[in-house]
Amino acid sequence: MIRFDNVTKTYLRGQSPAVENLDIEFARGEFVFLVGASGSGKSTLMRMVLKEVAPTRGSVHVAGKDLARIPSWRVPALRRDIGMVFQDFRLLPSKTAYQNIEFALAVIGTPRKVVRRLVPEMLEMVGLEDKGRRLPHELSGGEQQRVAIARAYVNRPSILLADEPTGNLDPATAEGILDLLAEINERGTTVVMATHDRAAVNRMRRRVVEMVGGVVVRDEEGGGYESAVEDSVISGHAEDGESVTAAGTADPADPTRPSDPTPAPDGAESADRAGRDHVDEVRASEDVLEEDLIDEREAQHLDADDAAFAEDEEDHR
Ligand SMILES: Nc1ncnc2c1ncn2[C@@H]1O[C@H](COP(=O)(O)OP(=O)(O)OP(=O)(O)O)[C@@H](O)[C@H]1O
Repeated sequence: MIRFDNVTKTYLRGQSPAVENLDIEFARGEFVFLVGASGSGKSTLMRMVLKEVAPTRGSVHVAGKDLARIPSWRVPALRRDIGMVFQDFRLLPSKTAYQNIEFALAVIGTPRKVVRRLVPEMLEMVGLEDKGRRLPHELSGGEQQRVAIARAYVNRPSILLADEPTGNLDPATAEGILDLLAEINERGTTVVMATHDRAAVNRMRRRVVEMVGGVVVRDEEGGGYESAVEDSVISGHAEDGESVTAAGTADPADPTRPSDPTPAPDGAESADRAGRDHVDEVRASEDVLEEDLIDEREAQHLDADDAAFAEDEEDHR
């Protein structure tokens, strides 16, 4: 489903790679946890799957397609088949829960009748059937994340990427979100979830891929959050004494940010970047909405491989 062949990503010349010599495959239907300290390359890996970031070396295949060979005009179709969930939910603030989910269908030109059936179905699946009219700020964090998951899943993507989806939630709420992701996985979607949520990983016992400085140091079926591997930062092995960088050399400054001259406090930098990305994303998605709504042809052409939607249309005839 997703394959990285010897992938290295270096953002800036002279900087250490964010991801280095990555050789890994995630099979269809798998549930994979990506763990590792802040800056270890988890988001970079996921952004490469979305073709938001291009590898500096090596190739990424998604659903059998080499992403380097997908022309830019086909990228929206690629992303249509990949749901994305973020730590900060990223709902459109002026749209209700219902409209946020509807939006994901509208941008691909789904017929109105199908939208009217699917959105309530999704709201029910995430347990919010009575809260469709609420704006995001009228929902709790856990409820907002449920809407975000409904929006990510409503197109029945083959892949769901979740970047710290429980990061802003209390433990009980986080458990509910995780159960929802597990249900989506049981329905056949491949789920890749980057997380610092120890309880989630330990409860689920799924495949765990641990990264340190852009390198995979552990790939374990049914693994827990802590690991026995020597390079592990999250389990504390590299914290006292010598730290380990991507290249396996000591970097006492910060093992997870070997190239950063002045590393930001954990999370601050990525939160800042996430904020900027979010603004860009909202702008981009609003542009897409306009384009796609104007382009009525889209409404006639649900993706050939989107069998679920084709069936839905049949139901309505
Ligand atoms: N757009 C960018 N430009 C330059 N460097 C970047 C960019 N994005 C990420 N990096 C660097 O790449 C490395 C890996 O970052 P990445 O965001 O992939 O880590 P992460 O494991 O997802 O971290 P977190 O858990 O904080 O989200 C870090 O050193 C980071 O500073």
